[in-house]
Amino acid sequence: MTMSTAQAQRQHVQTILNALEGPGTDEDAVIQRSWRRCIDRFGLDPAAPSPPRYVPDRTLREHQDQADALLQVARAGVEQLYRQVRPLDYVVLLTDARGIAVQFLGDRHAQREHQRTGLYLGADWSEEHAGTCAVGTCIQERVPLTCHHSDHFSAHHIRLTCTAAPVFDPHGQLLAVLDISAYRSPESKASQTFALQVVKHYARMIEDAYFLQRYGGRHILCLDRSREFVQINRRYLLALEEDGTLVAANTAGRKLLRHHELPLAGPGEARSFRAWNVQDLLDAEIGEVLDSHRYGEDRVRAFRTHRHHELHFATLLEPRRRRVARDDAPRRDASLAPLEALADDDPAMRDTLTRAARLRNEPINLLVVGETGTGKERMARALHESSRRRDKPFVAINCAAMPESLIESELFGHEPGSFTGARSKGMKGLIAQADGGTLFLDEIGDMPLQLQTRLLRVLAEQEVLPIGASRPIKVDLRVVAATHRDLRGLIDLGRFREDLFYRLNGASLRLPPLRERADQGYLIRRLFEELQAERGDRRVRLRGDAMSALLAYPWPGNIRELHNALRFALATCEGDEIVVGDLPEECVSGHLAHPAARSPAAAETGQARPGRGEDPLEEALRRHRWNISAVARELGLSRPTIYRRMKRLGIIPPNQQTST
Ligand SMILES: Nc1ncnc2c1ncn2[C@@H]1O[C@H](COP(=O)(O)OP(=O)(O)OP(=O)(O)O)[C@@H](O)[C@H]1O
Repeated sequence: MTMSTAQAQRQHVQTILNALEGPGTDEDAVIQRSWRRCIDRFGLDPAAPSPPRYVPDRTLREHQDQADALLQVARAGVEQLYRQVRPLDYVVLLTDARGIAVQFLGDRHAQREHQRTGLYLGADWSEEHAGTCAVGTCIQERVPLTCHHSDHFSAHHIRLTCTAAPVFDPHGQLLAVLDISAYRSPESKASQTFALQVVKHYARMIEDAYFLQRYGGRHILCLDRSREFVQINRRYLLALEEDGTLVAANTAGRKLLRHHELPLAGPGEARSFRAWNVQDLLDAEIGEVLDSHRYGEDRVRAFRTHRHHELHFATLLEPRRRRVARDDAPRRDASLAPLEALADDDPAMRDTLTRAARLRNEPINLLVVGETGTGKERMARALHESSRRRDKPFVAINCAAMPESLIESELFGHEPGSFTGARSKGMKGLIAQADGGTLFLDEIGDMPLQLQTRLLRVLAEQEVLPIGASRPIKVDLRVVAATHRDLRGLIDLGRFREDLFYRLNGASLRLPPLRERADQGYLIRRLFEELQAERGDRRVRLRGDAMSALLAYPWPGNIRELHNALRFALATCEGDEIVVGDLPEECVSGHLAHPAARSPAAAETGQARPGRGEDPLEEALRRHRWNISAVARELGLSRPTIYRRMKRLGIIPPNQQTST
């Protein structure tokens, strides 16, 4: 017969008391020390009920703010770890050095259970409150450990298995704790051996990513005992000044220094690094260490250590140069700025932009292809603004949006009184208006066949014949056409003229979907700045958790959808920062889908926080007299999104409120 939970808990309390009274058992020394601390220092009682403690909303935000730099760097690692352990029903927590969970990844369908057990955002896992547990005990002992079932001090937690590893900053101060936890696991603690290795591995990766980010401006010497692995493993990292003075080291690097009798002061170790030079460690001249030209063809160089004559292999990461143009750098062509602003460092965009820069003044028409919302019109404008035509008009026409009956006269213009309904004065068509400049034809695949024929003539002859006119007008045009359709497919179906296709496609420029772009962070920051400038208010900040959620979303609607999401968040956020909970729900994908800055109770019931002022969404609704479509249009969102958000914020239209 299996033991009931109550029996198990009673037995657990007895075990702890026996262990602490007796001469010591074969229990884990780390766990035993922790049990003793729980009783002697923190005055905890193993039998007392100890539900998880959550810090209030505001406090959680403060903790997240302080951990912001780390959260940004750790994001990819934490998510990768979660993907690895999710099939085994683990959740991932990242806590700060005080034990407050500042990031959480878990199955959102089990949210209630997560919250009940304390495996959730905002939970306080310090030993002082939670008793012996992986995070709290890791903070006290500064070592990776598993706290399995009845290792936990509190009987409340004995179903859990938790494994945690510390993340240290480059001076050896504890920065954070990485933890994976599960409710269901085999009885034996040995079942978690592999979990411990995985968590240690990711904690080290996060720590090293943080190190490289923080000391990217210095020389970083990477050492390893293996020549083959030094580039991959980068086990020991040392940040150095130009003269070889040691500035910082990762955890393994600090161990290496101690091992070579270059001691560092105390657990904090701050500033003591500078007492040492890399020459105290390696038997080499500074020039040999810091001049990468002296490294081998494989970019590796072997050194012996002074003290123990150990052979180490080194690679050198040179300081990141600042992006400002240096005097000796070749002068950049300022007219390229509009194109360059479209992307940061994305390989596909780099190719497209190099091509665009080369073609911007060529006398050929261009076809811009890409999914909807990828910025095709933006690209066309940037081409225009970086070309010699920039002082002439840029005329944009959406071939899909214009009614077929109007498109002909809009494009070609007409003579006075040339057809019923025509303006008596006549009208200059859009094509003629673009004379000397750029004509942008969006959704070219939607242009009716008959107009395609006329457009072809315009392009071939470089002249336009207004409706009802007898003589054509000469035009000097550069046409940039855009489409998200497969024009060749349309040609096969007989819906697009092949000769027009060749006329338009002097060269094509492909825009990658947003989800594939490596410069998403840049785009988010840039759009955000543009929107703030538009609003004339630059106070609002985009917090790290919101940024992480935006980076994790696949953006089926591409940059347009991102633009709308940011606009929505800016219009509806409370206070002067945007957090995950301010983003439209559909953008907050999978495991990140919880309003980060809310107390779990409020998040659970979906209720608005008491005591807040009127929500900006509510304000917009009032302004539009509860016309959902109008509000949706203003905020650039779908109606279902507005309804969902109203529901979440507990906003009820007046006609649906029941009077009490
Ligand atoms: N590189 C960029 N930087 C900043 N904003 C951009 C960029 N590219 C596009 N945008 C913004 O994204 C939105 C969509 O861009 P755009 O209209 O150019 O896309 P599109 O591909 O032409 O869309 P569609 O296929 O629907 O016509 C616009 O609000 C635009 O301002």
